[in-house]
Amino acid sequence: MIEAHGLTKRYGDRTAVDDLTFTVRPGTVTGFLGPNGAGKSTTMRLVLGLDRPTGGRVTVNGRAYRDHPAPLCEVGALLEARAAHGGRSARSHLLALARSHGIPRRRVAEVIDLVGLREVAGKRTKGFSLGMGQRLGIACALLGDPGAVVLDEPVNGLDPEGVLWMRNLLKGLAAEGRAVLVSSHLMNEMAVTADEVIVIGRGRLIAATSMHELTRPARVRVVSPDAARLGELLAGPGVEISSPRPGELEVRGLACEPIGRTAAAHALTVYELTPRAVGLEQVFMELTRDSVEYAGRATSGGAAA
Ligand SMILES: Nc1ncnc2c1ncn2[C@@H]1O[C@H](COP(=O)(O)OP(=O)(O)OP(=O)(O)O)[C@@H](O)[C@H]1O
Repeated sequence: MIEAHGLTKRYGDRTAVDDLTFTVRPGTVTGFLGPNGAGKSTTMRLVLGLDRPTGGRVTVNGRAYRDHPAPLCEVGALLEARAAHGGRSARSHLLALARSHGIPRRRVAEVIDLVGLREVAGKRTKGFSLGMGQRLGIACALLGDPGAVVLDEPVNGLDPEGVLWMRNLLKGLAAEGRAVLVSSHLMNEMAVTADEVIVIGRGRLIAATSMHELTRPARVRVVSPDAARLGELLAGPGVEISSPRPGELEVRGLACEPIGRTAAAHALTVYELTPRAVGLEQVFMELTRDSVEYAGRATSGGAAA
């Protein structure tokens, strides 16, 4: 479990992380999202004791990182690829790391197998592709069999097979009961990987909720020859109804069930009742609209002729 309370980090007059409070629970993949410069990497460095907070605190399994006698066994991290010395083999890099942390040798073989590097474990890492480097980074993160894992943009630059592998790995780590915190700018990937979502902008918390809650259907499309009458019956407090075309309604504020029940109660014919989920990308853009550092202009639709 990772818990942050009022976590704040200032660099001079720049506040990189601003009063963040969140929890990353065991058994979940928590996506850590925010525009460039939002403070994700800084937050992760604070979790890992690589930087000291200016205010607030963050704990892993109840203690600050530096208060754990064997932190590698509490939280594993992948902050940047190619952290290994290029002249060393993957195996010797892992063995050195294991030795310096009192981790048994057999765990090295285990993590090499886990990340699929067995065939190249004796090769120097400087010849590794980006994907192999990421796998080695993951092996290092998992060496101490930690209960929490922190990964900063692990999918960046991976080929489709590597992306799929990473997705299944993260889900597998959570299924084993680990707390997994993962940052990414790839919304489609996060949508299918993360159970929980933390969104930050300019260092501040914007949302902390489940993926399901964040992207749950916000509107229902109704196609009916009795659309106008149905619209009148559905109208009420908290319900927004528009009619993009005759015979069609867009309903916000009601789920499919009450719409279907109302139609049935008044013997109105319905051809289609479709919940329209909002994509994570769209939700993210709306949530962070005021938090982006460098906003470009739209390439279509808004340009003056
Ligand atoms: N060591 C530092 N000294 C000064 N400012 C810093 C330092 N580290 C980060 N910052 C600033 O803090 C803010 C947050 O940066 P951070 O790298 O944590 O954002 P991020 O969300 O990880 O961004 P990205 O998605 O681009 O990786 C940025 O404005 C950055 O310039």
